[in-house]
Amino acid sequence: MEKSSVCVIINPVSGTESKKNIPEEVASAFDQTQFDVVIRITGYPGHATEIAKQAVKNKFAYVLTAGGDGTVNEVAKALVNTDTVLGIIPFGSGNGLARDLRISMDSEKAIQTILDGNVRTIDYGSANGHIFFCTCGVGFDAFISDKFAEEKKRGPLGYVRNIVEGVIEFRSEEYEITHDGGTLNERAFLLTCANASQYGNEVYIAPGADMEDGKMNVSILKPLNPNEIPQTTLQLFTRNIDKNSKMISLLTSSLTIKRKKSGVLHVDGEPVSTGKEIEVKIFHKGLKVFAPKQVEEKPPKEKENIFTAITRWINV
Ligand SMILES: Nc1ncnc2c1ncn2[C@@H]1O[C@H](COP(=O)(O)OP(=O)(O)OP(=O)(O)O)[C@@H](O)[C@H]1O
Repeated sequence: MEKSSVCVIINPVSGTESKKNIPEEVASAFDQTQFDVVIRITGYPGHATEIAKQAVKNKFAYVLTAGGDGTVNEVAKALVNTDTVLGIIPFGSGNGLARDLRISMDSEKAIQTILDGNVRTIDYGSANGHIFFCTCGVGFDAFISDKFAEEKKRGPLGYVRNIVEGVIEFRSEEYEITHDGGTLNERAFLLTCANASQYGNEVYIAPGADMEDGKMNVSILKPLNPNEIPQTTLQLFTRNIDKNSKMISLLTSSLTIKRKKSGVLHVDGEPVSTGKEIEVKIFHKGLKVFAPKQVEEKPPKEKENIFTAITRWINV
């Protein structure tokens, strides 16, 4: 029988954990009589896309990533609408797609999920041609992604520092938003288009999002008063943000955002500069990815102790 080829793409700068054992862990997990395993280390931003495109061209069966959402995005966009299956070994700061797919943060268990062979075919989105799998958006989250991109040290503490500084610096903007059901004009703190329900780190901006429904959940959070920040933060962690009185939630297959000036847009947490008008679309079931079988979600907790939520997040 012909062997299947597996390409493992490792981003050496993502997250904070060492990836030095990954080549050995993957090589020993795959039966060498059935699989040819090739290990590649990325050397610069965008390199993962080049490697993944080449792997698709060479008919690799699987492309595995050891990195965060930025690396997953770079790899997965080369795999959409092909037969090559993505495997995720989470090594990022947020790991939003892996968490939403219920992939373990433990590399050994994540590799086991790949070996178990359950494949899900999920939707993906495009914002002015930039492909995303988790979320894209404008406003505060895009502003933070731009600040975080400058950060030398990755990891959750860098995010926290940027968020605290960002709340003081950030100014909300007005948007004209056209969705499947009409048009609205809103000044918003943030406007997020969600294929997956979270940004990463179990921060849920669209708790009801389903990666296989052919639609995006749009979360428009109106500007907040300072006294509303603690409650809103807690609702993000406890999957209750859709109950916030400043939140407008939409479900749509396409969206046009118009704003007064061009600026930053984030795509899976990576900032890109774009124009005044942003076209966002969802493509149904375009990416094959290894993930555990879906289990029914527990309903969001109405009340979760803030201390529990914060300690859970610090320990993620
Ligand atoms: N050798 C490299 N040197 C510098 N940057 C790189 C290199 N290889 C990849 N990159 C870039 O590193 C960036 C960060 O990677 P990634 O998003 O995977 O990690 P993260 O930001 O820590 O995790 P997450 O996105 O889950 O929060 C990506 O934008 C990618 O393009």
